[in-house]
Amino acid sequence: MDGNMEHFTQTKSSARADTASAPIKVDCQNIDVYYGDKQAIEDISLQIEDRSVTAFIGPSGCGKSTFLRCINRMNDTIESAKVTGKIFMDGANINDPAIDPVLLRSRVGMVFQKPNPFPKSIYDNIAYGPRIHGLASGKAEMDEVVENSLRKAGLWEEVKDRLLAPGTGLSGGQQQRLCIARAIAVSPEVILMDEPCSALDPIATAKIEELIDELRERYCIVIVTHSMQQAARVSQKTAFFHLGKLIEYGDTERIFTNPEHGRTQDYITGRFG
Ligand SMILES: Nc1ncnc2c1ncn2[C@@H]1O[C@H](COP(=O)(O)OP(=O)(O)OP(=O)(O)O)[C@@H](O)[C@H]1O
Repeated sequence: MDGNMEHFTQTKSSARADTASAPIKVDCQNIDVYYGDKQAIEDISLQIEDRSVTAFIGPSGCGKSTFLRCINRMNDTIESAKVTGKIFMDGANINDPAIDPVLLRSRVGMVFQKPNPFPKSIYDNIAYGPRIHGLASGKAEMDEVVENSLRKAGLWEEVKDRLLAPGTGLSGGQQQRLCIARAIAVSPEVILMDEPCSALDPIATAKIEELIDELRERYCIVIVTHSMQQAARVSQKTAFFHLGKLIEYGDTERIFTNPEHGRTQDYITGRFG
């Protein structure tokens, strides 16, 4: 095991500096993904900046979620999926067999399209991960982890008097913030969000977007979204995918005002998708 591998087996590290404008947290190189014989992702290389929001956009079926799932090796859980290429997080190849995927997923949290709280209390939804990973010793410390996570997810004030009530009893937007708090509770460095607002109304969506904007001060965030307005509002970098390929990647402002590729232009102006 080289020095970098230790990040995944023992300690967490801060991002390394890179030659790019901001430190690179996740460096994806030549990623291909197959489901059986069908290729879903073709030779994608992409560098994701730390403490920043990167949006993945593109028409349905272009491979956004598949690529997102490469970053925490969730494709490992799909039997027919095969991933090739390399993804480095802080310099360590996450696809190395020596990497523990469970530990990796605590460093790279995920929030899904549909809020999916556990059928447990609000408190236990948050405490579950820290308990498994031994991140709190004793009740007082766990109480602190729960409160801090709920505060960071902007939910504390709304739930502090009903921590023992079921998480599934919250509104959809609150449930999604609970899922974000659950991801935060194990001190991740990267948070992947797969269309986190698609099941929410505009008010709950606005709250999540505000939260994403606050969270980027501490985390590297990658969000898949079908809403171009949302990508433009919350992200600093945007990657446009089409038919399994990365067509264009760059500053969100430029992608939405002056894209280099015709297909990006066509997609953002609603000519297909
Ligand atoms: N578990 C799976 N088994 C087989 N094929 C899959 C699987 N998941 C995705 N695919 C296929 O891989 C391709 C990319 O799908 P993916 O869900 O990554 O695209 P997407 O851009 O996220 O789509 P959407 O925006 O509709 O969620 C599609 O052709 C899809 O049918």
